[in-house]
Amino acid sequence: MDRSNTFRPLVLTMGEPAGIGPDVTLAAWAARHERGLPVFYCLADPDTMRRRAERIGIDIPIEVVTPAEAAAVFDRALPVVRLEGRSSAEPGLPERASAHGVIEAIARAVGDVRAGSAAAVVTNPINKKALVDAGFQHPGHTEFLGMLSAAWNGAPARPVMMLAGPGLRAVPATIHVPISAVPGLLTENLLMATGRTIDRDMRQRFGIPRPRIAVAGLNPHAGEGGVMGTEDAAVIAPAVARLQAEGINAFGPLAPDTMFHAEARARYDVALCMYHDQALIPTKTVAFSETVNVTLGLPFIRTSPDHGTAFDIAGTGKADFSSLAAALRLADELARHEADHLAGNTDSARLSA
Ligand SMILES: NC(=O)C1=CN([C@@H]2O[C@H](COP(=O)(O)OP(=O)(O)OC[C@H]3O[C@@H](n4cnc5c(N)ncnc54)[C@H](O)[C@@H]3O)[C@@H](O)[C@H]2O)C=CC1
Ligand SMILES: NCC(=O)COP(=O)(O)O
Repeated sequence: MDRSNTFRPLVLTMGEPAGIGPDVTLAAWAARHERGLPVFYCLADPDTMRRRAERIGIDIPIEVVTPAEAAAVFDRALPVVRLEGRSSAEPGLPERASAHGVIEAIARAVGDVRAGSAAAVVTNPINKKALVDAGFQHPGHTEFLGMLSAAWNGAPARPVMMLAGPGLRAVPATIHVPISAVPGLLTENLLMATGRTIDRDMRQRFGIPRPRIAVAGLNPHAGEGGVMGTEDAAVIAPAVARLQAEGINAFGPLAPDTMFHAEARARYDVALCMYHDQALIPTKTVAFSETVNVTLGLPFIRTSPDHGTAFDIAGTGKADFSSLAAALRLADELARHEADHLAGNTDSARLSA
C-alpha cells in the first residue's frame, strides 16, 4: 500500500457546530502524531473552530486553506477549508441559522472526493432535528449521501449503514424510521438488496473473501415458530434462502437476543439486523469509543464516529475523540485499499455502486 504523505487528504465535515464535532476535530488534530492519524482537512467555519479551541482552553493553530494546500499545512496547523455558511451557535445550543453550513459541508465534501481533492469523506455528527426543522429533506447523512451519489451514476445509490468496531459489525436493514413502521418496511427485496451490498462491499472494500452474514430475526426468539410474530418465517427466512441461492454466505434468522454475545459474534463477519437499535445497541455497547459508522453501497468512502452531537459536554473538553480517530483511520485504510486496487496491486475488484 502507498503509505506516503502524498496520498490525498481526507475531508472532514464540521458537523453540528453546537455539538462536539469541533471539540473532537481539534483534539484529533492535536493527537495526530501520537495516534498516527492520516492527513485531513476540515470543512468548517474557521471562527467556530477558533472560538471552540479558546473555550476548551487548547492552543491549536488553525490555517484557512484550499483542499490542495491542506497536506502541506497539516503538520503545523489544523487545515480548515472555509464554508460559506457561518455559525454563531454556542456549545450545546443549536441554532437554525447553522443548518446551511452543516448541509453545505456534507455536499462539498462529496464534491471534493468526486473532484479528486480528497480521498474519502469523514463526517462529524449532525443534529437531525435541527436540520429537518430548517427544511432538510433527509433523516440523516446516510440517506443524503445516497442522494448525492447520483453525481457519479446519474441515479441515487441505495446506501447501507454499517457500524463497525472491534468484535462486531452490524447493519440495520431499516434506518431512521419509527419502530412502528419497521414490520411494514421489511420485505424480501429490501433484505436481499442489503445482503448483496454487504457481501459486495465486505469483499471489495474490506477484503473479506466470503463474508459470513448472520441475519437477525425481528421478533422474540425469531418468531418461535410463528407464535411470537410472522415476519421471521414469512419474510426473513425466504430472503436468507434466496441470498444463499445466489452464493452469499448468509444464515438465519437468528434469535436476536442470543446472537451478540462474544462466542456468537465469532461465527460471523457482519450481523444484518432488522432495525436501527437492534444493530446500534450491541455495537455501541461492545465498543462505544472505537466503533465507526461506515456507509456501504456508495461510489465513494464515507465514515463517521458512532456518537452523536453530545450537547451535554460540547465545549467542556470532556469529549473523547477516539471514535473520530478510528473513523479517520478506517477511511484512510479503505481509500488506500481502493487506490491500490485501481493501481492493480490487489486482487479485489472496484466497487461500482
Ligand atoms: N452521525 C451522526 O450525525 C449522528 C448524529 N446523532 C445525533 O446526535 C444527537 C444526540 O444524540 P444522542 O442520542 O444524545 O447521542 P450522543 O452520542 O450525542 O450522546 C449520548 C451520550 O454519550 C455521551 N457521549 C457521546 N459522545 C461522546 C464522546 N465522544 N465522548 C464522551 N461522551 C460522549 C454524551 O455526552 C451523552 O451523554 C441527535 O440529534 C442525533 O440525531 C447521533 C448519532 C450519530
Ligand atoms: N445513530 C446513528 C446515526 O443516526 C447516524 O446516522 P447518519 O447521520 O450517519 O446517517
